[in-house]
Amino acid sequence: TVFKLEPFEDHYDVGDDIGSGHFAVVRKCTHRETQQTFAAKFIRKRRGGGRKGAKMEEIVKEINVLRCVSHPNVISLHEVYDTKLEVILVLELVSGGELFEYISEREALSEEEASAFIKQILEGVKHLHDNSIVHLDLKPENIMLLDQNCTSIKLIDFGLARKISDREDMRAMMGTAEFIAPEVVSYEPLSFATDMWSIGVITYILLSGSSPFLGDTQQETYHNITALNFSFDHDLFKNTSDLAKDFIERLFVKNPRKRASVDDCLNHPWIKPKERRETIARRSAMINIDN
Ligand SMILES: Cc1ccnnc1
Repeated sequence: TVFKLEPFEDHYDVGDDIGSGHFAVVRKCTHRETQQTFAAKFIRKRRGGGRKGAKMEEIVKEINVLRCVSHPNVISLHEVYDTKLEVILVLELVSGGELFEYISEREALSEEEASAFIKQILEGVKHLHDNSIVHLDLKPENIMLLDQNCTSIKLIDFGLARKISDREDMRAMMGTAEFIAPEVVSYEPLSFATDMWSIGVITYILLSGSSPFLGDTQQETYHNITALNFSFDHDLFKNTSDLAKDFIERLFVKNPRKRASVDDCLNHPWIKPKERRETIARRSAMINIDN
């Protein structure tokens, strides 16, 4: 990983804040020579034995994840600057605001709009999973619209994302198979299914404007999650199709092995492209000609 060491300000003009994350602030910036605009994520380094700032190994992990991915629904990394106090990720700029804000401005979205957003999230997550990467922090704040007047989205924050070591590492960690207890074999600390649960929560929120497991305290929320304590409140879901509810129910499954995968979701009828009426009409017209 080649990090640029010269001062960031020698090449970029720094603009307004456009977001902030863990130990990080994101500012719009312009490359002076090319006038190209980017989002610069300034991540404070942990100095000495302090607790503030991110550990270099975490920063490098986020960078390595970003360098492995290239997909229209995933933010791209342009270059990295390494300075004494911080690491600066120069990222592709998206300026349509968070999906979170987009939802808040509306009570809830139409099913077509929600399905179109979820399809893009699934496409981006499929690219991550196909590259053995789990995001682990999928939420409306980490999903941004390309620009105000379009509904293209990008996943933006990979602070918690990580490459899932392949099965071999897991097996090595487990010791000799024949003596392993079932709970150790099925223990999946990290798995792609973790992201799929989050997509279920995001879908529920897009369709209803309310959060399925949220309690008054964090402890109550955790209880609701482990007890699968959710319902399709009649008022909030009276206009929601059974297909949409089935899509969500396939994700709110306790056993991660039984939970729908990203491919299962992309093939679910609520997401699959609805065959356009004219295609059906054209096909039947062809059949009539043949007969
Ligand atoms: C907040 C943000 C992050 C990455 N790209 N554009 C905006």
